[in-house]
Amino acid sequence: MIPLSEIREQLDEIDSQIVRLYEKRMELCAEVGLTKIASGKKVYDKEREMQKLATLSQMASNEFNQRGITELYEQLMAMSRKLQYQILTEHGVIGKTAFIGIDSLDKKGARLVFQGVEGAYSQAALHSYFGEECDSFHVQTFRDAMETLEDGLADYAVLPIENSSAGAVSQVYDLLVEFENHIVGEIVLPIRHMLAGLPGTKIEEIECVYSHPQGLMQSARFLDEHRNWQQISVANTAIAAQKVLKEQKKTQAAVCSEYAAKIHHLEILKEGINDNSNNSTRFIIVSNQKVYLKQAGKISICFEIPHESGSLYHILSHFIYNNLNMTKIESRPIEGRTWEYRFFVDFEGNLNDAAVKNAIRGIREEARNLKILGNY
Ligand SMILES: C=C(O[C@@H]1C=C(C(=O)O)C=C[C@H]1O)C(=O)O
Repeated sequence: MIPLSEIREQLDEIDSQIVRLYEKRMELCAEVGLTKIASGKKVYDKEREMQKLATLSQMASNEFNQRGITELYEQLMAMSRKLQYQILTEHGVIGKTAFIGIDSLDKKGARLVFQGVEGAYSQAALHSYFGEECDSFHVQTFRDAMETLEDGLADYAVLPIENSSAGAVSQVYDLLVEFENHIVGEIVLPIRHMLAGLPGTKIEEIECVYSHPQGLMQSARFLDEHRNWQQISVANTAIAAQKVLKEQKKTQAAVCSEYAAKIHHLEILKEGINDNSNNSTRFIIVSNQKVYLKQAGKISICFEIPHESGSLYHILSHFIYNNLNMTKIESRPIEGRTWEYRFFVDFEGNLNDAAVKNAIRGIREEARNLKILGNY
């Protein structure tokens, strides 16, 4: 048997050859990058990579090594592409981002829209971001808010995007893809739900409770104690309060904010019914302008990937390689394509950073339909 130290010596020799060859390969790839700048050809050539993987893996003598060679070359070629993206960025080849950097949001005289009615949590978020004296109006649905923006009837919309206990507001995610509106800010609001009914209502009388699905979800534990109550979703927590007032039935109650209960003349039957005492919702400020704040530190993007093993891993490698800190990932089914998903990723950075430009360039080439939702 060959002693371990001797085998290791041989391995060290092979590895130093591999390193030298790797560097030689990367030098050539850098040359390829320069030719691509001149020709305008894309960095990622999937067909060429597939051919290489097939040829090289066939050169290996058994199935185990064929798999190894495939994995190794997938990585090598991914590194080669990353180097080329860097070279493109260094040579000032500008990607398709086309966002305009601004120093601050133009809040003065802005027309603001939120979904729901007076007393909606979105209105509270809007007030805390733009101040109480702002010029705001409300629409019925999240889609209406997006359309209002797109039509130029409002400058900014304030929409909930995720809650600390119930998770993503999936409809808003989908609308960010559908509309050409962009996130320019965010604000987190503590959310405390009340059970509210007509004055004089006794909890025992209640048969039916209205709220936004998120309000019902966030109060699930309390509502579970009253299984005989029918839970009905409406478009907004404040709309629920308005409905209870309008229908004048003591068998009905709403899960809404203290303010919504007050302005719709309801009595608070039970305070703080949310499961989590730190319940909070993150709201986004959406604009119809493709702008970003020059000091912005967070980017939201979305992209689609083929339904293939390893495809998400390869896309996420662009964050790791460029040293970017990912703060959130969500997925949503793609309409009409069963079991295919669109991913939403938030990460730290500014569109002006070279690392961000490199990562975005790579993801744009290697995923489908990359959309930058905003830098804020
Ligand atoms: C180097 C190239 O760019 C990319 C990287 C490849 C590689 O490392 O072999 C192959 C194809 C391209 O996706 C090239 O186009 O040849």
